[in-house]
Amino acid sequence: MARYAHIKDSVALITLTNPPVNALSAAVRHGITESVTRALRDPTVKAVVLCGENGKFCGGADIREFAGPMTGPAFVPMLDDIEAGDKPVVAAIEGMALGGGLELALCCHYRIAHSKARLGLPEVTLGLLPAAGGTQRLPRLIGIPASLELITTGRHISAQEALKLGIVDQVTDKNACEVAVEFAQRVMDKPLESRRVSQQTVQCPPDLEALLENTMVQVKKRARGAIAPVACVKAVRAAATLPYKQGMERERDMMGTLFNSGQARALQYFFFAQRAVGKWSLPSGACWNNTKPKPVHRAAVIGLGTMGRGITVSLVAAGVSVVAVEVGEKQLQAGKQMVMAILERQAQKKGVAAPLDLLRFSNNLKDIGGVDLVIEAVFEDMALKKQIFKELSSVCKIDTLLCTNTSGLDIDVLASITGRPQQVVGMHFFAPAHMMKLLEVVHGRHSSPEAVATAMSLGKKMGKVSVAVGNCPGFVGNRMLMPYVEQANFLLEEGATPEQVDQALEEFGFAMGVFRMSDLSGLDVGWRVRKEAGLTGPSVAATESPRKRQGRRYGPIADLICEQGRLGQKTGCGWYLYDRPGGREAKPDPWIRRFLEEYRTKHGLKARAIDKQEILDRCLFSLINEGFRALEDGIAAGPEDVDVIYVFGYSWPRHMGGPMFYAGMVGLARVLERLEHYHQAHPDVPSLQPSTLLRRLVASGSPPVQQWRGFIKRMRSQL
Ligand SMILES: CCCCCCCC(=O)CC(=O)SCCNC(=O)CCNC(=O)[C@H](O)C(C)(C)COP(=O)(O)OP(=O)(O)OC[C@H]1O[C@@H](n2cnc3c(N)ncnc32)[C@H](O)[C@@H]1OP(=O)(O)O
Ligand SMILES: NC(=O)C1=CN([C@@H]2O[C@H](COP(=O)(O)OP(=O)(O)OC[C@H]3O[C@@H](n4cnc5c(N)ncnc54)[C@H](O)[C@@H]3O)[C@@H](O)[C@H]2O)C=CC1
Repeated sequence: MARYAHIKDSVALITLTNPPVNALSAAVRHGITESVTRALRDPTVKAVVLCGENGKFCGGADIREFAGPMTGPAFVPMLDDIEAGDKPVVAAIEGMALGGGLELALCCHYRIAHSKARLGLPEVTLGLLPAAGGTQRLPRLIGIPASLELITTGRHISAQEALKLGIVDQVTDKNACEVAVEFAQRVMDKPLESRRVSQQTVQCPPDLEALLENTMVQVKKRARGAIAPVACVKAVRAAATLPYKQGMERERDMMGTLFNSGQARALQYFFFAQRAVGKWSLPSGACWNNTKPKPVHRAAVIGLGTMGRGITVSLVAAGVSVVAVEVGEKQLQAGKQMVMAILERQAQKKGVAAPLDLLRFSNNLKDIGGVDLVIEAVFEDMALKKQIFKELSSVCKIDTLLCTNTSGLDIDVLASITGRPQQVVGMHFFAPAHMMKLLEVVHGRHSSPEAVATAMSLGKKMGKVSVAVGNCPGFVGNRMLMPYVEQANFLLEEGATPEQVDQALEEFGFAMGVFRMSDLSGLDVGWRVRKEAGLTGPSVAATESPRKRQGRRYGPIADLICEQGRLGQKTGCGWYLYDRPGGREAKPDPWIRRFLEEYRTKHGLKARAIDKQEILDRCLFSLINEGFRALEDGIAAGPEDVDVIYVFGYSWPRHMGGPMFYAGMVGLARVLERLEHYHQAHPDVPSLQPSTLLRRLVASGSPPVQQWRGFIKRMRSQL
């Protein structure tokens, strides 16, 4: 919808009205078309101002409409008519002008932005390109290099940057709409020829070809296999090399391909998934909109190792004052140095002073008495964590929230040590914690809704995407990782090499394959977990078969590698060889090849050729199967939660939507059939046995992922 008003005798004010972001739904496009026609026909109207209701210009096309048939006026002719009109149209940009919203502004003859407005063409993040002339008008307005960067990244920019680039004509701190009306009155008699962006010639840099090629290489590297960024580069090339009309045809053709692609569907699903996880709920019925978080002004972090350092940085960067506690002086100084260096680097980048006054370091747990919240990040050792939680409950004030960063230990056990189990939750960050966006907030049996709300809200304040999950070994992310890693290990036993498995996974779109990732995070992390779980180490009886544990197939290769002191990058070798301890460049290691051959011979295993499809099917489908189990158990609230965890925490390619969305895309029946096939071949691997939820979904005709929550709810209520 759009409201029309005739003001100041000669100006037509057209206001987009479609809360919350005035997206360009069919009704809004209809409203704009009608209002603009009316203004152009009315002889008393000399100029037009376009603005959005509630201080928001326009958030772009209505993404919800993409799933259905396109109705209402088409974008491109609507925008062309505005630009071609003989009366000046001024866009008054408050809040945001994104995607189709910015394209609407680009076809106006002038653009006035409020100083707090954000602008951008984020279509690429939805698997699309700006197909309402964005790829053709923006290069004409601001040149090729800046357009390429904005269109291929989808970055939102400030009004000030937009002014510098020449996207807007003026930035104001006042009401942009009022300023635009005054502006319109001043320009109403001026000629419009030079203001029609589509009529301008593109200024091409002399190194155009090199620039386009470099950008193409960069975008392919940034999102391996993603098709939208590639199309964006091609569309800008068309702007640089073809007349406007032909460029628009190229833009339209490529949009047609992208619009109907699985990648666009995946990315649009993911857009809403990210928003869905913020609307958490607990089995008790408590949820995001009926539970108030407590304010957190002062926090403590216990343990300044890999994780504690990043967590401290994130807290301080969010304006929370922190007491960081380490066990010994040497560890304290090492942690302190690292935290301060990161904070100073961050501040330098922003050109501000590092907020070091928010930081205190201590060797004494008694120094944290007054804090609102504690995050424990000591070694993954239950006995140590129990001892710390016991101390915490005696030194902290009665309402302090006690959180643990454990990767998968039982939150309820830790809660039971304290006198306040309702105030214990998991805050599971991902390494490096000051950079990774994901936070799993783990609710135990006794965690109060207020404790969950507080951790979720603190996560948001720290710039994280927080997902509420239930308590079980590994929670959601690491729980699903176990069968994935297990399959990768079995594949080595059966004849694959680490580089072969990694290559298949990296070609699929992961930033790193399972073995390269393991080398990066340290093989000892998993080794410690397996020892804690009694799968390896002195607790295993000598009579136990090395390839069997608790009646199931077990792959001991990773343990044997660790026993050789090969712990990954930090020791200069793991699954791969590095030029030095701490080296980053992974090279295939002949030692590993020999080791695998000897291992197979020792256990009477015959190596066979394993193709990429088998690697992907076994690794990905076993992970997905565990995702279904987490949904079935209520550990993950919905498929969106699983997908957001995997994209933000485990580098699952975003254009594949996340594992659960991917399962739907591949076809649930196919996932089920493959799991059944592999389970039949490996009956001693329980993680390959298809989950009940997967079976039921298939039996119900494989509903789309958006309907699974309702399905799971019904399934549970029938139990
Ligand atoms: C052949 C076909 C030819 C087609 C022609 C071309 C078509 C195009 O040109 C293509 C496009 O425009 S694609 C859309 C481009 N726009 C965007 O990507 C902006 C998306 N929105 C945002 O970034 C943030 O919501 C934003 C920054 C705007 C606001 O962030 P906040 O954090 O303040 O609020 P959110 O929680 O994100 O959002 C509030 C509610 O609004 C919903 N929403 C946001 N943008 C939407 C949009 N563009 N369409 C539909 N719904 C949208 C959002 O889902 C949320 O809803 P609830 O979760 O229900 O509250
Ligand atoms: N490294 C990773 O990728 C991730 C680790 N985690 C979890 O985070 C926790 C910490 O892991 P990392 O930082 O990797 O370990 P780390 O070994 O790098 O650091 C642990 C730190 O805790 C300190 N510490 C030990 N006892 C202490 C005590 N009584 N008081 C104060 N400090 C003490 C140690 O001196 C050490 O600096 C573990 O529970 C781990 O499972 C969670 C997510 C990812």
